[in-house]
Amino acid sequence: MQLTQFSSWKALTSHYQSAKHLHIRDLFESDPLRQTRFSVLFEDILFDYSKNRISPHTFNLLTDLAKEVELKSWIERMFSGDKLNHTEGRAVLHTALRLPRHKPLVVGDQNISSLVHRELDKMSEFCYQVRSGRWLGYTGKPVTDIVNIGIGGSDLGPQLVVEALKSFSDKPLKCHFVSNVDTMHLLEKTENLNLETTLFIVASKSFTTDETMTNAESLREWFLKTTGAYDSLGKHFVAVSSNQAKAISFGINPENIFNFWDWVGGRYSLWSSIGLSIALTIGIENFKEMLAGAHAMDEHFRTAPFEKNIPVIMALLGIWYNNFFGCESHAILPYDHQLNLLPAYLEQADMESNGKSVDRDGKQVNYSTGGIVWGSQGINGQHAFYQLIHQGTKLVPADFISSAIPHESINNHHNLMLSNFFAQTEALMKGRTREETLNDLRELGLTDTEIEKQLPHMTFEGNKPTNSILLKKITPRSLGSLLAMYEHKVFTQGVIWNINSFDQYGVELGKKLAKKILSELNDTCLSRLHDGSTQSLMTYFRMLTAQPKLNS
Ligand SMILES: O=P(O)(O)OC[C@H]1O[C@](O)(CO)[C@@H](O)[C@@H]1O
Repeated sequence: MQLTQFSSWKALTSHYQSAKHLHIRDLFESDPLRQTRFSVLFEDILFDYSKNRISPHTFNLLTDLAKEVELKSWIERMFSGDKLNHTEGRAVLHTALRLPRHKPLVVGDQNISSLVHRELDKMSEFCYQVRSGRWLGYTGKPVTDIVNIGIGGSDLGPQLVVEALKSFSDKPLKCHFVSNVDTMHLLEKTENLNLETTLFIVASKSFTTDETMTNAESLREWFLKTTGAYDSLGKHFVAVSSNQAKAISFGINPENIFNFWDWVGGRYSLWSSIGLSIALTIGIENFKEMLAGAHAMDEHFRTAPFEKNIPVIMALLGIWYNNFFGCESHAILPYDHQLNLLPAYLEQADMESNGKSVDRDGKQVNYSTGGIVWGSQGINGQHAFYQLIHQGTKLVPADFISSAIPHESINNHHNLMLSNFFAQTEALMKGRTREETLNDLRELGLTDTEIEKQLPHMTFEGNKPTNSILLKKITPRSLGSLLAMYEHKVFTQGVIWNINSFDQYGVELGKKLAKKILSELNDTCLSRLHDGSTQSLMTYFRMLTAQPKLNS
């Protein structure tokens, strides 16, 4: 049955006709308990979703939908290792990466948990060697710099976490991330490195991704040419991959290949050995704390009733705006410099997962699926794109995220930041009525004619939905919980939309074509197999880059 045929979906469709006229301001006025009703405290993370365009009745209908699609059983199937990624024939078990050692998970005849902990132990020993200064480079010096070479899930998650938690590092190890194949990026990230003390991690699940392999090969060439240390490559290059054979043929010592499994999707892999750069930077104990925070969120997701289940609620609200209000996008607005990379990370987590237009049976869906996730630091956004959220014609639901206790704060900086977080969500919700605007303008001493002219420009409709997510502090544990919370939101939406959130065939076509075009760009004659635009771009490119003839 298509989603639109479910009785809860039909009930939501008809409820929307009246609910779209509700104003959140009125809902607050009529219900003094609204904030308590519509908020959940998980450990010390407050998730407040009271500033949304929902009544208690809307909320009930939304949770009915979760029940009707049998979300509970899908959650169980994911956690127990069913092959939910049916197009690739794989289980979806990133949650197993966060299991404590004492909790077994048997899938088939394998205890997944012991596999995970064996690899974690290997990471642990390696971290100890590097962080204690016992791991020595080709001239006998300890490591000072780590370079993670990876892209997509092999870059965004580790980079986000290293940035967010670097104040937890007790060692002067610096971590750099090379992802873009653009030479400028590579040079910028490597210009001040001392090769004697640099450790490169080639992070690629497949070990075939062009950008990563090209960067890794160039860095290996640079290393060997500069140092001549052909026998010491293994001291400076390690790998994280599920493709052992490819990593070995690159020249990595098999002992220094950190493994993970096909049941860990790239965009869900920061919890696996793909997180090696994280563990090296903040220490394995902090890395394990992050896993513990994610595991706590896993348990919450698995056991909390839908009415108190944060990822489920986030997902349902997203569906409400996406499928009923027709919202195209969702903004992620961290008020915390440490979470600078969260929007970029969630773009991949969400859009690569739920950007699908056929359902699990391969049928074209007749409803909207994954939305456009975007955002940046809220405080900067206020001076850039918030205008559109406040007064534009698009409805943009947003998540505001911050922590109460900063790692560093000079004078009143953090309170200023937080006051803006709170003020913006209030302003977006309340807006400014005609009467309020009139009063404000009168106070400015304007004439009646001037006031009439200004009124429509300065009146704010409000009624803009936001979720507020307030952490006590950004710690390995709370960050682990936060990221797992978003992963489960994405999963829940995928279940409701009846799509496979765990493959990504959409990115393959471009990759394949790029390979073909690259060989043509390197070749002397161009094929004529492309469309007119692509053909002319390639011709113009070749003209611009052609070497001038010696006699011209
Ligand atoms: O880790 P790999 O295999 O290099 O892949 C990197 C990224 O490329 C993708 O396959 C998409 O191109 C992502 O899903 C993945 O995170």
